[in-house]
Amino acid sequence: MRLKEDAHEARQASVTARAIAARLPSALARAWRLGWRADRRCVLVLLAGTLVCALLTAAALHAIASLLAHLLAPGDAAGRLRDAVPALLVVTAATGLAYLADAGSRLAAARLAPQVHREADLAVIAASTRAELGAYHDPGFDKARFAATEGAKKSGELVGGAQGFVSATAQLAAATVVVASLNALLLPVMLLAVVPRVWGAVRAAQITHATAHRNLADSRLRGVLAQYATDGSTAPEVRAYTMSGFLLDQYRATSHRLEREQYAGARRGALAQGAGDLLAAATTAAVWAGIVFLLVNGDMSVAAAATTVLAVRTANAALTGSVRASASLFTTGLYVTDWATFIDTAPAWAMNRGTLRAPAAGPDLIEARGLTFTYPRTATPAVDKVDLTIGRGEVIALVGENGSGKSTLARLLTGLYLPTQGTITWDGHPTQDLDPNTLWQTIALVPQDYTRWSLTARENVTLGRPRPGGDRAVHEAARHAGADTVLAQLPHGLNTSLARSWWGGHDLSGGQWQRLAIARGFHKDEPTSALDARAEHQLFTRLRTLAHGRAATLFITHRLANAAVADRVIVMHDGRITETGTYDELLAAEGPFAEMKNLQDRRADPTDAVVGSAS
Ligand SMILES: Nc1ncnc2c1ncn2[C@@H]1O[C@H](COP(=O)(O)OP(=O)(O)OP(=O)(O)O)[C@@H](O)[C@H]1O
Repeated sequence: MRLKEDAHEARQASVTARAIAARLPSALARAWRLGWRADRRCVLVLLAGTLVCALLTAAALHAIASLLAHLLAPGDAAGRLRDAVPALLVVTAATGLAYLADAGSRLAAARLAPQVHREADLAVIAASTRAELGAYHDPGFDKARFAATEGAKKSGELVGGAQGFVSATAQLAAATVVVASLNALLLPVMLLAVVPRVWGAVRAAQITHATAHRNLADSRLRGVLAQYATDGSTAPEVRAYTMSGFLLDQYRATSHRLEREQYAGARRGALAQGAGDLLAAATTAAVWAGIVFLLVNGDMSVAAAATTVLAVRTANAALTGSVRASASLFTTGLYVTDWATFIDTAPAWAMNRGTLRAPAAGPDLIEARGLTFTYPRTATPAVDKVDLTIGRGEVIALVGENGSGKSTLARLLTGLYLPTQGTITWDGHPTQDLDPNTLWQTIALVPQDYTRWSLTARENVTLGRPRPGGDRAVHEAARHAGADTVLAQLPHGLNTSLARSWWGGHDLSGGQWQRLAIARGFHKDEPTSALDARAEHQLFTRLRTLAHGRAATLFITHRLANAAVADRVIVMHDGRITETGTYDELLAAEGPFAEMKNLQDRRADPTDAVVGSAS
């Protein structure tokens, strides 16, 4: 089994070093802004600590030069030692304080990193919640969001990387100044060592990132296989279909492929890094040779030579640190660039709707004209030129075979999707022009694939929007949905956590979860619900009474007998309305609805039961 690498990943993997380097400053600037927004004091402490540390390093090196000059000067030993004491004190104080300043800036970076991660994550969450629901059907959006979430995780590391880079570079600058003041000739050769090392490290980082991107599909597949094999939700099927052997084999095969690719990437990276280091070693050797040459020719004193050796060593250590930090910054920057790309492009998927307030009590009239909706990257419309008028208080049953467009139509009528063609209006206003928040406040939705929120029972009904009646309203909604018996058996009542896989969480059966999901619909003031197709007949009867005098109620049902409680039944086929009328009218017409109903009466609903057989 192998998932095909898609165009997005292939594009990411083939990004050139130059293109990435060009985007890096803007990613860094963004991280800086995130840090500034998260904790200014920390940013200032980090910068101040780093700069002070660099200045103190330079001061210590200068003091070492003076110390050596005093110690190596002609004269008696006691006098030379006495003269050297002030420089010695400066060296000790500067070195100690430099360590303190460095520790301070590291601490600030450690404090800032999680805050930057939080801000980056919040930016992704905010951009996602601002997106049109339709964006979730665009694979481009989902991929970009996934990459951005990974990038947000790395954004914290960017702070540590940036701190290390600035610190090492500042120390390098300090050592460079000292070397330049002792002998300017050594400077260009010493700086030459930077180039091959940086090239090697950056090339290695690019190879690692490209390898990771190329193998994204396999990495995901491996994760999914492990989850299938171990997750509680798949455990019954894994056992019943004796799938564990198959899953383990697939896991091993995918892992072997991944490991081979990763090793090949690591080998190429190590070669690039090694080549860079080798060149750097050659230039460093040239520096040592230069010092010896100057010393032998008498162009440099022993004290100056000794200080130069120290400065070059300090510069080399700083250089190594700086190269390592820039390589890690580069790698992290690649991921943070994915984050920045999503934040930049997310507005294209954002909701672009009007500000007109939707009627607080829901619309009196919903009208669809030529209503069409085509999912991204699909050829045929899911809802095709539908004309429909729904009045206040009407109860509508949407029926039709799987994939006929019922859910899509319900989402269009409730303003969750906007039409790709045609119009849908609420009291004459296109849903596009209505403020989405005021619009959705008037609808209640019980989708077929409702969420089992890992929250308390109360929050599972209120979804964070308690009604003035408080818990009374929750119990009332539960009673209407037939979920009162579910609540009654919970060990801590409404406070019971339904986070089933967490400690102290309480699990419910599928049917009990369904009732809670329906209670959510009743908990909202004006239920215009797209109700789950397999809810109980009793529930539909209650729905009928509740819907009276309120905004329209729309429910999707596969059990056609439930449609009897509706004022009107709408039959869909291939995105179009093929039949409409009251339940009795449709049965009498002996058309497709009557045919489906007869078929259903003759056989049990296959989705209703799981039958076990033993032989
Ligand atoms: N995210 C999507 N991307 C592409 N096509 C989709 C997507 N969701 C649904 N479709 C397609 O749109 C059509 C209508 O789907 P819809 O979910 O509205 O049908 P439905 O009548 O509610 O089906 P069911 O009774 O099985 O729930 C189907 O052909 C389906 O394959």
